Amino acid sequence: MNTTIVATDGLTKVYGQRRAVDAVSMTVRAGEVYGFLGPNGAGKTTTMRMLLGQVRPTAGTATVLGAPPGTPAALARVGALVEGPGFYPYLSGRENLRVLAAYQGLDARTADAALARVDLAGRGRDRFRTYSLGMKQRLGVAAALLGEPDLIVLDEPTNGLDPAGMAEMRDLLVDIAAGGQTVLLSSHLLAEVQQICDRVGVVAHGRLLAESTVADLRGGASLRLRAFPLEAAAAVAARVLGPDAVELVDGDRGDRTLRLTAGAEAVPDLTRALVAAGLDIHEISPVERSLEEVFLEMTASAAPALEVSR
Ligand SMILES: Nc1ncnc2c1ncn2[C@@H]1O[C@H](COP(=O)(O)OP(=O)(O)OP(=O)(O)O)[C@@H](O)[C@H]1O
Repeated sequence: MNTTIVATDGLTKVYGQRRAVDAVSMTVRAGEVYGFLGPNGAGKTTTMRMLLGQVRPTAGTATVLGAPPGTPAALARVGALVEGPGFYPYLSGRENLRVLAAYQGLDARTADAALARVDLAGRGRDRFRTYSLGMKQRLGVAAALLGEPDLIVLDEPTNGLDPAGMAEMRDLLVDIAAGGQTVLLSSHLLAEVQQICDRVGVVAHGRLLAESTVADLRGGASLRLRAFPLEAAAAVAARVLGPDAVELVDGDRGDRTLRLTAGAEAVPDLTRALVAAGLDIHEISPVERSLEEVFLEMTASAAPALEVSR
């Protein structure tokens, strides 16, 4: 599970004065769904294009499946969907895939296998232009799956999809990774993809701000405790959880609450101790920060990309 599929070191792309990608060092491991997350213009597409050998880096290096990007050895094992495939609207989904398969020197049957994989076998003979956006995106994934590549690179695969389409796409990507293939996807929809990514790289202004599991990024578990009197509750919580686990914070209702560094498993002991001390408990609840909140915090402190000095 820890084999490295993609590794970059200081990968940089400069367009004129703009550092579209700024010294990105990332690692994608075998069999994971890796989310490359960031707002529009963060440099996600440019990075992916560098990994596919479509854009030449200004500086830094990248290795894809053990080979330099864009070499036949790397390309043969990578399937990609970057900024929409060019499908023929008047051909069926199946015919479109067959064209792509032939172009790659693959057997026509691989097209049918890919169609089935994305759950489009039943609509494979319909013309592409009659497909819903969700079906078009899935056909794009099918195109990336042709030839059973080890790495699948997808640029914004959930873009423009409605909630049902997004859910289908998520299931499909999880299914692909469960089959042993590695998925590298980009998205600006943090809430949508945090559910399926094993690890994420957070990018803004061309820089990789963090790379880790979603759980680690969101921070450890914590509890919110509202009780009366609060000082007495703080003392009890410190006794049960340790003094470092208790922090007095301003609550969202203008009151003060305690933030406790502890998971839900601590709630029974804590409740018993608070009740035994004769305190009024108003709330004990788990606090989960969304990836979106974490991201906003990170990007608020990240300065915009530096201009290139001449
Ligand atoms: N060929 C190019 N020439 C000049 N500037 C470019 C080129 N390609 C990208 N850029 C710039 O580089 C920056 C990063 O673009 P990129 O498309 O990689 O971002 P992104 O994170 O994929 O965003 P989006 O989701 O909007 O595509 C942007 O400011 C963009 O305008």
